[in-house]
Amino acid sequence: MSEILALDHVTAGYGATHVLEDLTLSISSGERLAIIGRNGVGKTTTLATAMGLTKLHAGQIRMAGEDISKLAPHKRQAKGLGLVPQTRDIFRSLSVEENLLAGDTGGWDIGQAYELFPRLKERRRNGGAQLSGGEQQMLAIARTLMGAPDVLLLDEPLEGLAPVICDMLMDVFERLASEGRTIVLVEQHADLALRFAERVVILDTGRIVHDGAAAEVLADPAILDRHVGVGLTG
Ligand SMILES: Nc1ncnc2c1ncn2[C@@H]1O[C@H](COP(=O)(O)OP(=O)(O)OP(=O)(O)O)[C@@H](O)[C@H]1O
Repeated sequence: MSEILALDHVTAGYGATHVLEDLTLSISSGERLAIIGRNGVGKTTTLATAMGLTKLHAGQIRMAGEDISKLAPHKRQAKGLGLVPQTRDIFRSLSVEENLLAGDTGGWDIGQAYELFPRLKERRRNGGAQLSGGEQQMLAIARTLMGAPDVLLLDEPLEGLAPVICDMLMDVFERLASEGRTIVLVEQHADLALRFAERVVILDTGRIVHDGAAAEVLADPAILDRHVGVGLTG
């Protein structure tokens, strides 16, 4: 498979602070990658750096072979990168439909978003502030998909959601992946992430401490125990 997104010897952080240290990560087109690790090790920063939302101190970010290191986030979006932030960032005073139109860059039409999430269609005239946590997450994902990204970066999309919603969202991620999208999933629910992903990267203090097949980690939870300090649940 050909490389679609790469962080090449990247040192990045916030202001003068370094969070990622000489991190190199190459992601193939169509790959399902999980990034896991303890709190505060730099998972969000990795996605944010790919998207251009941090200070890049050294190294290069490439999308389909092109150096995008100096491009603003909206230009990276136009190149096919889409981030669903952990904070969801929906506009609480706008309706569901207005939120979706805010993500419209000429990629998806709104009908595709409603087909993927029928619940959003039912709620299309409701304000962002009236939505449940699960509905807000659906909206955040759908809004990013309106840009028709080739690479979807998902930052802890299951956080705080009921198991039934988590299962529904995992089904959506399966579908999006099966359609050929590259999916990078940062997730605290290591068990769900490992079942979804084919490859897993484990981070610790801004460095990659494990990079291999998800099946290998599922078969040997000691790897997780060693690097993340938790076993698998369920
Ligand atoms: N906007 C920011 N400004 C300064 N430091 C930040 C900022 N965001 C995160 N950090 C710091 O960067 C480090 C890595 O944080 P990051 O959010 O990338 O970790 P994470 O692995 O995603 O953690 P979590 O699982 O808690 O979301 C932490 O020490 C954090 O305090």
